[in-house]
Amino acid sequence: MKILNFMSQETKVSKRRILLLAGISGVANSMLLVILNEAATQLRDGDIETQLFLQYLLTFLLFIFAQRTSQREAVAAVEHALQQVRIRLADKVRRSELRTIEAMGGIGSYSSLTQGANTITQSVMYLIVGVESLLVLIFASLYLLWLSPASFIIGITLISITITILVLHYQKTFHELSLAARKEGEFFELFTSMLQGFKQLKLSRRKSDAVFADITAAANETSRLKSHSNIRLLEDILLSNVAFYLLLLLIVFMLPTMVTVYEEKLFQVIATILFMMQPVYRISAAFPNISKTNVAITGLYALEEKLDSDQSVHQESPPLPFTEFQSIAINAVSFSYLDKQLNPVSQIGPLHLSLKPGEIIFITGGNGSGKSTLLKILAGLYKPEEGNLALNDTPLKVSDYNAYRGMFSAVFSDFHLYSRLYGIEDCSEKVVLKWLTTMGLNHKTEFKNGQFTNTNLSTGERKRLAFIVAVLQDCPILILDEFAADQDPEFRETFYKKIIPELKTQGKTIVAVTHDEQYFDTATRVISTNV
Ligand SMILES: Nc1ncnc2c1ncn2[C@@H]1O[C@H](COP(=O)(O)OP(=O)(O)OP(=O)(O)O)[C@@H](O)[C@H]1O
Repeated sequence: MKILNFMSQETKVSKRRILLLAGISGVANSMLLVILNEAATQLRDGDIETQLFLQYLLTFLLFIFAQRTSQREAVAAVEHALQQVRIRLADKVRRSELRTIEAMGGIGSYSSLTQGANTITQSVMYLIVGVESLLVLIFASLYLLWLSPASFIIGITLISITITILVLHYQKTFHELSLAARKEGEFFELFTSMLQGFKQLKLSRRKSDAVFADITAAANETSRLKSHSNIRLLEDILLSNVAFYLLLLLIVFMLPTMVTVYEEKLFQVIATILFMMQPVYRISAAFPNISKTNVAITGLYALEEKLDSDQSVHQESPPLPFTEFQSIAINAVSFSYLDKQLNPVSQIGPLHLSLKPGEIIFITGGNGSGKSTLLKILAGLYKPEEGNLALNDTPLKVSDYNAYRGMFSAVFSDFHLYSRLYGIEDCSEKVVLKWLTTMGLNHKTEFKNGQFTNTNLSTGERKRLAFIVAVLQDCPILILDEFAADQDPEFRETFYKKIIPELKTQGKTIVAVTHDEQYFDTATRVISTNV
């Protein structure tokens, strides 16, 4: 059972102890039935013995203690296991290569982290109750054997057939549920793309209808698969009901006509069979839930396997053996992007670039000519497949990359603006205010208690704020991808004529993709990616 392996793999909690406690609770539960039946017999013959009352009380306390402890420990263990997986996956995501994360796509790829985790949390209770119920069923069956071997044979035959059919159903349900989970993932991805492309859809009814048709198809298919598997689950419960009423029919109406000694124990037999109903319900409910958990755990580990296929996830990164750079060179670097299955597509290169401290390099070139890719290779975000990236004339080793990337701060075209200054929390409010004023944002936002008070700004203003964050990081090299493209002419003038020269004076090296030819004289060199 995957859930048990999951718990032992991810936590130190003893699954044996939890299962043993669940078992004790099941045995104690069955003992209550035996004691009650005995009490009923004693009552029929006279008074109930005090000893029997005390036995009932002690067994009841043991039952409550074992059930409560096993359930509490199981819930705590599974939550701890999920916490481990969440943290480990988040860590693997941040260690992954950019191209792996880009190829894996949006949040839909990570749905196993949210939906899957919820399923696992819920089903651990079903598992514990299922184990307890199994023990109740075994002990109640043995008690039935002692009461009436004929009822036991009929009962065990019917219950075995019922459970066999349930297990066979369980295989099919497992398959359907995994298909439904995949479809639901597609639905969430389409839903996310609808929100991301909201403006385009709002402008075009036809586009909106076409996207909506895709969303509807995914929702319909998810619903079909889910309702099919849920109906199968209901059928399972119905099947166990039918089996029990058939069992009672055989034992109450037919068996007494065949077995004479049987009549005096009929009451206990009926009580035992009624007592066995609930465990069979619970076992039949546990099966589908455990199958859902198997799907969820498989999904979680599949996500982790995908991340693990990226070697960088496992690499440690010692600090670089230098404090300042004298040169950086991209030497005939070729690189390929990946598709969703993480297979290489879109070959780029060979690319060349050399960089010295204090240089201001502008990169220009046509769309798709590789400007952004070049910036990302320079910053160590994409690793060369051929050629090399050399620092101070020494090609970088794979283990150098993490420390190497630390030399860069950047404003990429798809930057994300964190309102907190993560990683530079010690930055003084005075310095931030100076930059807010320089960038014309001091009336738009403030920096208080380690965060910007307002990040709901225009596109150009948000980019200016991202620039401030990049500058405050105080790295030797600043990378800018078409930073000025969204800025007004007045600010553009200030940016190229005042801000960039000021950063140069401070010793910064700047590599910027730009098409602003009128300011090319600000650069020490302009290079083109056009071939
Ligand atoms: N994530 C990706 N997956 C696959 N191919 C990609 C990806 N990103 C870029 N490419 C391809 O790599 C090539 C270079 O892209 P890049 O973004 O570096 O060009 P660019 O010069 O910056 O373009 P633009 O001026 O349009 O921003 C293009 O042919 C593009 O199709």
